Amino acid sequence: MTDISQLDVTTKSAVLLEALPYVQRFRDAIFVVKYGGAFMDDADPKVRTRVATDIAFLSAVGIKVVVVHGGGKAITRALSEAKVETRFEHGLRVTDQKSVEIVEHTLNKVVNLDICEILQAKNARPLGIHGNGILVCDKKEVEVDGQPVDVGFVGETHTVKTKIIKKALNDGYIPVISPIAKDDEGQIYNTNADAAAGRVAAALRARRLVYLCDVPGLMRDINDPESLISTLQVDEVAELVEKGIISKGMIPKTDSAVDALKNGVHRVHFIDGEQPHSLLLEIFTDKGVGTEIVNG
Ligand SMILES: Nc1ncnc2c1ncn2[C@@H]1O[C@H](COP(=O)(O)OP(=O)(O)O)[C@@H](O)[C@H]1O
Ligand SMILES: CC(=O)N[C@@H](CCC(=O)OP(=O)(O)O)C(=O)O
Repeated sequence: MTDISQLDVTTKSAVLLEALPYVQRFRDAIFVVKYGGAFMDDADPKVRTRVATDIAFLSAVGIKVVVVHGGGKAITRALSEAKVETRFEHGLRVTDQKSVEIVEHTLNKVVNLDICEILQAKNARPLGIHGNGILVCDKKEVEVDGQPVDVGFVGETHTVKTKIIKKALNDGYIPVISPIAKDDEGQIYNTNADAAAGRVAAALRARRLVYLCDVPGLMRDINDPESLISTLQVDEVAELVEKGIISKGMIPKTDSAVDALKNGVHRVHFIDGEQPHSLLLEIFTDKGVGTEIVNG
């Protein structure tokens, strides 16, 4: 990292001033940040701390930040320790009754607390919310090659109870939500964290939905960071999927992004969670660092 004391005062003031219109524009705006995925588990604690610092910064300048976290790798580790086999269909973890108990424990009692602690250490005010208290789902129907596949207790959120989230935001907290949902009968379901973040953002009509990824953003060639797509129209996404340019783990993210944009979210960003302070750079600078998908 650059030593700030080495920068001349003109540069320092220019950096602060570039942020001014964004700080003014985003005061009281709702931002949903999907915190997690592969980078959160692999990365050394410094990466997680940096992301937490950025979230604390957004909150301190008056942005209403909501965090939806993942934890896929932590779940895989917990299942393996419990000697429970696990597999994915169509990017979703096939989740039986025994697995769903371990998934719930890992997300609600381990990962959620961990993220709250990191935010607290940065003097932010997190409020851990178990997703099953606010996300209402149906069992997810999945087809692979035209054939129905039973993925077990995997839910598709249809309703987000926003009252608790809005109250927390108005009281100055950062809601930190785990991707666990409940159906109308009270059964607990595992749910994809990217999809949960999209649904929460749509329900809140968020100004921004930010996905932290393990890549610089959407790229035309995933092996070439130079091919980063800076801005994309929502209608252009389907063609990139059809051509195979967007593939694998990026598909649920872009699906959720398109769904969120069509349901009231203003803009969606994909940024590299490991790039130092990518969140601040994307939000508070003119050029940004990742990919933004805009609504026409
Ligand atoms: N066009 C694309 N641009 C960037 N990444 C892509 C693209 N298509 C597929 N990917 C893949 O999607 C991955 C991100 O999805 P995934 O690994 O599921 O994320 P998470 O970090 O949430 O677990 C990237 O690491 C990359 O390999
Ligand atoms: C149904 C389903 O697949 N749920 C995910 C929930 C966690 C998640 O999505 O975490 P990441 O964002 O870290 O991948 C899982 O069990 O892994």
